[in-house]
This record gives sequence, C-alpha cells and structure tokens, in this order.
Amino acid sequence: MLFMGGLAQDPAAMALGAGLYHQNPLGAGPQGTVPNDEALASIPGAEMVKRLLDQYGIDSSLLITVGMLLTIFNSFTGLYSFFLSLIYQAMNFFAAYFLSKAHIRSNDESFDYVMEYLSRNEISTDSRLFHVSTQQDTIPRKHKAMFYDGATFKGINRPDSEFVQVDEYGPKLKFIPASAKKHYFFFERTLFIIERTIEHTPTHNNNGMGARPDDETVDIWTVGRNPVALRRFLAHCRVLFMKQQQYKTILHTCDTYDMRWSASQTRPIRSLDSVVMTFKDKNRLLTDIAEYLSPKTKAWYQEQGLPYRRGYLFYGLPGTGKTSLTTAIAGAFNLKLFILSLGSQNLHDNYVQELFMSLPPRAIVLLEDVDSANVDRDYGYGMPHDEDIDSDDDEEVDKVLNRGQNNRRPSNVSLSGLLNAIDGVGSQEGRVLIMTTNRRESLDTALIRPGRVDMEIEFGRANKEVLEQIFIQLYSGKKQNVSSLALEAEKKKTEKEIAMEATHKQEVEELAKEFAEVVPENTFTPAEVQNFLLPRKHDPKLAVQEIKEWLEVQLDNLKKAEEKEKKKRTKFLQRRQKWLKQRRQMKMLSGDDSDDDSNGFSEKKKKRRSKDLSLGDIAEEGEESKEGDAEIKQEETEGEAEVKQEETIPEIKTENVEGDDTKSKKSEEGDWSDVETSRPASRPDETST
Ligand SMILES: Nc1ncnc2c1ncn2[C@@H]1O[C@H](COP(=O)(O)OP(=O)(O)OP(=O)(O)O)[C@@H](O)[C@H]1O
Repeated sequence: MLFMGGLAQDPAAMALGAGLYHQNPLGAGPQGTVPNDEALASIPGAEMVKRLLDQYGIDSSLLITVGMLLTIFNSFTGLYSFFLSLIYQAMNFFAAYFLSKAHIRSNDESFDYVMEYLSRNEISTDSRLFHVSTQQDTIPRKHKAMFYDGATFKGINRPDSEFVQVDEYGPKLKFIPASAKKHYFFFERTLFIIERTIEHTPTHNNNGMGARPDDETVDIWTVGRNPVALRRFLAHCRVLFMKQQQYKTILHTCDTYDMRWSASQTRPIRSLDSVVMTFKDKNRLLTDIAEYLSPKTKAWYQEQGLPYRRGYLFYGLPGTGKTSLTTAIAGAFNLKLFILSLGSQNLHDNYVQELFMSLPPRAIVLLEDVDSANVDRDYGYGMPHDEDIDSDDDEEVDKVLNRGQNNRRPSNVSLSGLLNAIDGVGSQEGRVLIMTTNRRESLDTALIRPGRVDMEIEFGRANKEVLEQIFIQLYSGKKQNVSSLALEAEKKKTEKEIAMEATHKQEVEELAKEFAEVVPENTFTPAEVQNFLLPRKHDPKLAVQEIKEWLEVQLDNLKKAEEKEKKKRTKFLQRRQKWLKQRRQMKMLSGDDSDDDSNGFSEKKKKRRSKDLSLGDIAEEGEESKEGDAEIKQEETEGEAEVKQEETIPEIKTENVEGDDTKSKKSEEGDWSDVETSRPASRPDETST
C-alpha cells in the first residue's frame, strides 16, 4: 500500500515500473530484471525513446534503470510524506487531547503581557531566530508620585523597577522571538511552546482612510489537559507587565483604520508637581477626582441609581497646561488615558459612540478641542450670523471675531452624536471625562451642562504665584522622576553637600520672587515663560538678568498684536453696519414697511435666549426685547456715524454691495454660499439640536 502510495505520485513512473515487471514478477530488483521488449511496447512512448537511444548508441536498458530508480525514489518520498502527515495528525490529536492552548490577538492587552515576558526572558536569547529592537518605550525609574491619602496629596516613593532597560549608553537591545516559528521554553519546570503569527491585512479600510498595521497573534501551548500551568504563566506575564507599567502612563488613541482604541504610546508618569497652577484650583480638582474614584463613592452612586460618571472641562489659552494636567492625573491615579480629538475628519457619530462603549471601567477620556468639532453653532469663519449681528454686547462681538481665528474644518461629529456617546445608555460607567477647549464661549450649553461637566477649570496666563512656581520648579533641582542611581547618590550626600543644597534652594526662591515681580501678571502663558527659561535652565541668575530684555521684545509684540486686533474689530463693526443698512434698504425697495429689522432681531433674540429660560422668563423677555429693539435702532444710527468717522481705516470689500438685490435677497433667505466668507450653505443654528 505504501509503495503504491509512492507510485501514485508519478503516473509515468508507475506505468513504467508496473509495465516492466508485469511479465517478470519474480524479478526481485533492478539487478535481477531482464528488459522485456513486449513490456516496453506496452508503455506509450517508450518504444520511441528506445529507438532514439539506439540511434545515439545508448543502451536502452538505461531507460529501465532510470525508471526503476525513479520508482524507488518516489516510493521513498511517498513514504516520507505519509509519515509526515501521520506525525502531523498525531500531533494534532496530541494537541487536541493532551495540550492546553491560549490564543491571543494583538488588539488585546494580554498580547502586550506576553510580549513583555518574551522581550526580557531566556527564551529570546536562546532562540536562533529573533527580532532585535532598540525601541525604548519605557525608562523605568524610581518614581515619586502623588497619592491622595484622604486628606492631602503625599509623595510616595515607588519601588525600583526590577528590569532596568537602559545603561549609561542609552537603551539596551531587546530580543523578541521571531514570528512564524515555534519557540520552546520552560516556565516553572513546565514546557511551553509559543508561536507568533503575523496576519497581513489590506492597506485600506472601508473608508479608504489610513493604513492598518498588521495584526498579530500569539499561540501558547503547554503539556497537559489541565490549563492551570498556562493560566499561571499568563498571570505571571500580567504581573510583569503591570509592574513595568506602574511607572508609565499608557496613552490610547483612536486607530484611524478601524476606529478602535489602540495603546499607541507609553510615557514616564508626569508628576502632578510638574504642572504649575494655582494651588486652589489644583486642590479642588484633585480632591474631587479622588473622591469620585473612591470605592465608597461608586457604591453610593449605585445605591442612588445614578450613572457613575464624572466630567470636567478644562478651558483656556493654548499652552496653559490642560493636556499636561490630564496626563499627570492619569499617572497619579493610575488610570489609562484615552485621547480623542474631535477635529479628526475620519470620526463620525457612530464611531464616537462605539469608542465610548468600548472604554474600560476605570479610565480617563480626554476629548481634545471640543470646539473644533461640529458641535458648536458657529462654523462660519468670521462672518457674523444675523442673530449675532444685532448684538450690542462686547463679548458677543469678541465671540464672532474669534471664529475667524479657528480656520479648522469642522469635524463630522454632531452635537447629538457626541452627547449620546458621553451619556447614552451604552456609555461606560466609571470613566472620567475631561474635555479641553480654547474657546469655551463657543460651546453649546447642552454639552457643558451639569451632569456632563461637573467642574470647570480655567487655565489662564501665569499670575505671580504661577510665575514663581515655574521658576522654582525648573531651578530647584527637584527631580520628578528619580532614578535609583540618583537616589543612591542622594543617600551618600555629605553634610556639606546638604547644606549647600539648602542654600541653593533659598537662593532660587529669592530669585523666583524677583522674577515674578518683574514679569507682568496674566500676560504670558506658562508655556511662554517656560520657553524663556529653558535655554537658561542652568543659570537662574542669568534668567533674572535677561528677563527685562526679553520682556521688551515680547511686550512690543503684544502691543502690535493688540493693535491688529483692534483694527479687526473696527472692520467687523463696519461690516456689521453695512449689512444692516443694506437690509433696511432692501426692505424699503420691496415696499415692506413693517419694522422687520427689530421684529426679526427680537424673535431671534428670544429664540436664542429661550434655550436657557423657562416659558415664564420668555414672556418677561418679550417686554425686554421691545426695549432692546429700540436700543438696537439707536445703535444702528450711532454705528453708521461711527463708520463715517473711521475714515482712516480702508473700506472692506463686501460682495453684498448696495443695490445688488440678488445677493442681499440671498442673504435674507439664508443662502450664504457666495457671501464673502466660507460660511456653509446650511445655517448652523438650523442643524444644531
Ligand atoms: N501650567 C503648566 N505647568 C507646567 N508646564 C506647562 C504648563 N502649561 C504649559 N506647560 C508646558 O507647555 C507645553 C504645552 O502644554 P499643554 O500641551 O499642556 O498645553 P495645553 O493647554 O493643553 O495646550 P493646547 O490647548 O494647545 O492643547 C508643555 O510642554 C507643558 O510642559
């Protein structure tokens, strides 16, 4: 049977062999075989080959010998593959009944546990085929973190990492067993087999957006029907990983390929000390988070039947520490950080909901730039809405003007989509939501109502307290992440050295006061101040010496920027007046003598305000509006006079020139598509919820 199995692989050889020995069954092998012409004749083509060989004077019995050798060879290969498949089947049988197996995909965190083990264990160095990496995602250090002990935030020295992956020259090499090959190793005297497999995936997703990294899986086997050894091994990997991670903050971002969370980065924990802000705000915020995360609070929420969620809004200028504080909070409270920027064009409502639903129970979600999304009413760029145009309020004017500064494309996430994601039924409980924005005023009130945002923190320019703290922070020599070597050195300090340090500290504090006296309060962001100090980081005295010179330049720049802003404001006022005038003229031309301007404004005002007012309030408001309308009219007249006086300012080009009926009408009817700015065809307040 085996022999025939081999023959079956080569029909020509089989025919040759069978045909040759057909007439001579007693022939034991090639030696004992006599070529038989009749037999040859029975093989198609053999006669021709024989004639050809004869023609060249080659013995035709050679053909028979070759045929026999082929037959034997095939028999052996057949035998070989048969045994191979037998072994394979036996192994499968063995694996199915006598091995335990764990299958892990790379999109699960447990994959990282195993990788952590592989990258630091004997298996990697013994393996003859491995990947080498210098990628250093962690520099484990002795970390001094802030913990809330119920009353205050205390610094606690965490134990040293067991596995220091750097030496004095930098990151050490990492060896990871190569993929597509089985590797064998022992753990707790049990044999384990591990195999990594890389699954190549298509380059683009359904939306044609973004390249997806290849998926990877790991299979781990161990001998025995009882999977306990395997579980113990995985638990061990997890502990190793967690030990390593406690010195880091894991940042998860949205994978642009299939819109799911992926751990994109790990960073050494940033201490809360390193983010400078007023003590009052910091303490208020941290106390609130600590309270929220305590198990007692969770139980209380459950008892009350309230959704266990907490939301914060960090707003203020860029470079004031909103993101830095969020990262520090994640480190201090040992929470995973999930970052989502609503400005991303790939993001849609359903993705945001899925992402929120797939959050782990204890995590921080950082929703960056909530103002950049299509969740605010104003995605026109600088052109006033008619409901804003009637505004006589300085703040309202600023609001409209600021729109022009945000020339980002609105995202595809709608307000209702975002609200659903934040606190819809499927939204994960236990998470801390932190939203950041540079333009709080442009956010819809629904987004920041209590329940969604429980606390707001404003991040402003540096006041005296913050200026001093930034200085001390940089020059005191106090390290945020202390290495074990540094701690050793710390212990060995002589009394003289300790005394010198104390003097230095005192000196720095005095210089910090001097520095904070010179720098005007609430004028520069912490990032700007840091930017000045960093090139002088080794010399606090030099920083104090050079600050005046720096200030001269900076203040001059600020003055210029202010003047520019003023001009912009005047231009806006001109444009507003022109628009009002055109509208009035249009009404007159069309013979509409109703006092539509004021009525229109009153209605819009009412509509806008009604969002926040009860019905009773609106009735009262109606009365107020009448007075308001009179005021608006008055202001229009004054505005026109004002514009006439502003002769020094060049007139702004508006397409909606006087007498251009078509365009004015379009504006009246809401078609803004060919008006000077890139205002969208549909009016934002029509689409918002
Ligand atoms: N309050 C602060 N304390 C310490 N460092 C700060 C502070 N504010 C800003 N920085 C420094 O300035 C840089 C930018 O800070 P960060 O990204 O936290 O600002 P942001 O307010 O989140 O800005 P954006 O609104 O642009 O996101 C960082 O390097 C950070 O260290």
